[in-house]
Amino acid sequence: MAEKGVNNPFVIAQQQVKSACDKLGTPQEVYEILKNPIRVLEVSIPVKMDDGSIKTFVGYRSQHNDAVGPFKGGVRFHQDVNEDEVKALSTWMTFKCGVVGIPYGGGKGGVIADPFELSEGEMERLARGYARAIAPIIGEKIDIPAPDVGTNGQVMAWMVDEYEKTTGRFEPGVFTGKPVTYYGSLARTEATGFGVAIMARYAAKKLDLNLDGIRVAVQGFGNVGSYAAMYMEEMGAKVVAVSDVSCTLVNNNGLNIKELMEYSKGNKNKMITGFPGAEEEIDRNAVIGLEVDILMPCALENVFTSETADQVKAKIVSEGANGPTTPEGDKIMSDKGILVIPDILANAGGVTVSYFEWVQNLMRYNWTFEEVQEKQETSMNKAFDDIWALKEEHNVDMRTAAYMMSIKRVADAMKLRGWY
Ligand SMILES: NC(=O)C1=CN([C@@H]2O[C@H](COP(=O)(O)OP(=O)(O)OC[C@H]3O[C@@H](n4cnc5c(N)ncnc54)[C@H](O)[C@@H]3O)[C@@H](O)[C@H]2O)C=CC1
Ligand SMILES: O=C(O)CCC(=O)C(=O)O
Repeated sequence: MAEKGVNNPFVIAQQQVKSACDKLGTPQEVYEILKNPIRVLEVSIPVKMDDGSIKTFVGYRSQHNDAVGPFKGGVRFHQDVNEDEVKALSTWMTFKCGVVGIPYGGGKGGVIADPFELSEGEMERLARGYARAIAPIIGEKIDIPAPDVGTNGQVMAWMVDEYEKTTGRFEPGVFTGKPVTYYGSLARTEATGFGVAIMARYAAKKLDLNLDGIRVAVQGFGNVGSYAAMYMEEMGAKVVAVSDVSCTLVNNNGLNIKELMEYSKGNKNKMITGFPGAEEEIDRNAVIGLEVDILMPCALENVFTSETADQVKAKIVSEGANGPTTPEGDKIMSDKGILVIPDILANAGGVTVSYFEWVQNLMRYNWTFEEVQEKQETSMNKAFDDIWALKEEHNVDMRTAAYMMSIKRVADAMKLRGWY
């Protein structure tokens, strides 16, 4: 997560967009507009800490493009957040929404803060402070934030409350990923991990791999990783390794994921270390080189780089995290014949169900869990098929095909609006 220089995620995002624009042969104005976010707001958030002192936190909201619809994307609370990371994440959101064809542009927010260092009260005051600070540039039809690393439904609920108090308007759809009992949607919590799993299943079918007993490893055991692992287990796969910041857990007979979810919930800082159902605990970084069929990076950026991608032995990589693979990492894995399902497709389930939550909020109506998952699956399978067809037609990898499909949608909207 270097801010400048090697593996700067924003430079990588720009390279990805540029290379797909070149393949598509778009007019040069398209990349000229898409290479930078439309707006980046930096805010300073004073928070009263439990000891009575005031600490100021720095936050960002990057609004990349809204040609297709309101800006959309999560808010990350993490100690390594920086402006370039938020700009990259907002760029990826524009094209993720384009991949699944939902009427949104891309945005993303972040606050430089370690949530595990904050008490619940401090977390609430920080969340409210951030919502107040970005209130002038967000809104139910303008920019709709959601959870990302270090934030969750409770944080969204505080932010909605603060936004409504600040603006004096009732707008529950201004944030998504809310708790089900407070204008949230059924199946949103599970959505990103579910999507990562069903995309892996779809890819396995393409490669004629049977999921029964297939070996899976998952990096990261937060919202995305835990549900990705749970659904893979439900589909008959054996999740033989799971990692988080603390370690990698290995069990060659398959970890019991529901038990691990229960264990980590009750453990200090939600960590997996010490889980009694593992055969061994190894270094957290070892997860990427294990002998598995499917590997699911569900933590942070820059996991598969020029230095590490060669370790991967999996046949399929389903990217739950945003930006886990650098362009050099892509080249190495492609040369090895590994099928990489790119982040902007594999993890698009989160924003897809956020869209369904927003629609339900606007309609003041609720769909069932099954209805939501069925709609999500239909939408993601179609996106997979469309990208696969484009990949075959142009002889490119899935990431390039996904960007080509999405850039075309955004470029068409910009053209019709007269932006170029
Ligand atoms: N929450 C969502 O709906 C969506 C999240 N994403 C992406 O998925 C990724 C994970 O997000 P969440 O699960 O929401 O975050 P989270 O905060 O719930 O969990 C993050 C997990 O990653 C682990 N982790 C952090 N550094 C690690 C390292 N070096 N090695 C191994 N594990 C490490 C943490 O211990 C934790 O288990 C991020 O890249 C996020 O942007 C993408 C789409 C939607
Ligand atoms: O649910 C959303 O609106 C966005 C989730 C997100 O931040 C992401 O897909 O990276």
